[in-house]
Amino acid sequence: MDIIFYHPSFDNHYWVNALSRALPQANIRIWTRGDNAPADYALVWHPPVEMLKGRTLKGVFALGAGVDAILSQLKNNPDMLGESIPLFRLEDTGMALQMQEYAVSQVLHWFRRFDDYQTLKQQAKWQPLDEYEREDFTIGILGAGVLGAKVAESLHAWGFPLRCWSRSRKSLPGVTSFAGSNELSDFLHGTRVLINLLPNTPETAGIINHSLLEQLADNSYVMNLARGVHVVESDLLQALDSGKVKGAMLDVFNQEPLPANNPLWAHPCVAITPHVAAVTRPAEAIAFISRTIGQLERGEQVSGRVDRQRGY
Ligand SMILES: NC(=O)C1=CN([C@@H]2O[C@H](COP(=O)(O)OP(=O)(O)OC[C@H]3O[C@@H](n4cnc5c(N)ncnc54)[C@H](O)[C@@H]3O)[C@@H](O)[C@H]2O)C=CC1
Ligand SMILES: O=C(O)C(=O)CO
Repeated sequence: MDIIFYHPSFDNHYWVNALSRALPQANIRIWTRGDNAPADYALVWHPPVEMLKGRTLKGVFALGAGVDAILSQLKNNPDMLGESIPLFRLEDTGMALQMQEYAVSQVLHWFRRFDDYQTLKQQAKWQPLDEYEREDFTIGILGAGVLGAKVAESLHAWGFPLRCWSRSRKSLPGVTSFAGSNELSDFLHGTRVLINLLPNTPETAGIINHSLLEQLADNSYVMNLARGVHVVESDLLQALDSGKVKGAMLDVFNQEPLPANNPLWAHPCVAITPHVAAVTRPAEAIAFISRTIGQLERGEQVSGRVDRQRGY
């Protein structure tokens, strides 16, 4: 079995060595331009079109959870990957725990008013503030898939009222489930902390806009852990300036790296991380990929296949 590997920023040699240990029966090579030799599988992130074009592969694995970049490349180059070639993505592989750490720490930061205490500290003011009540701190999670469901589970342990919004109704302990565009307004009404974990699709792009933000509870908080394209940045800035939204924690942006002149950098109510909410963990990702390849080779059911029409 032949496997080609391409990632623009990972240590490709490290990955190929680790993959070779996990799949001793496979010949795994780093793909470089001009390599047209046959391959059964391709493991990729932001691949050049020529890497995949014209190949008859048994499967392509995206080395991350989101497949928006590869699907948008496919839209512009429809012959990059034959319709019948399955595309897979990483499901969890250590990302859920990282999302849980990120979401829980930031929710507690807001709930315990550490943002306000930081402001008071800058004024050298010793001033105990009123506590927030849990029942006024409803957390709404946009997207209740692999990562959203796990984030809900970790916040449930802290006793917050929880709700989620997804395409179909979910059954998650302690979480009120809202489904479909007809129920989005009900989901937003009373939501104090909005956490975004949707995939980037034509239906979800720009979803966090003026109209959505207006429907949140007053003094709400927004955490974007999914993709920058979900947020209309000018609408978020306006909601922050008006006080409707009290704080935002943003990991992803329309343009990455976020340009130095973007007003989000300077806004006192915005916290920023550089797209690190959950990174691909090699050991877990390699275990998932090698297990899935084994299942495919044996003709078994696999999980993680992307529905190209649906867009995630
Ligand atoms: N910031 C970061 O470091 C990372 C960001 N991500 C982002 O997180 C996203 C989510 O990942 P997973 O949970 O693994 O995806 P998933 O596919 O398991 O879950 C997606 C959820 O969104 C819902 N959804 C999709 N379209 C919808 C629509 N039109 N209306 C309502 N609900 C809709 C689905 O029903 C599902 O509940 C990824 O697509 C990726 O963009 C993933 C990993 C790291
Ligand atoms: O896996 C993904 O989709 C990511 O965004 C990794 O940072």
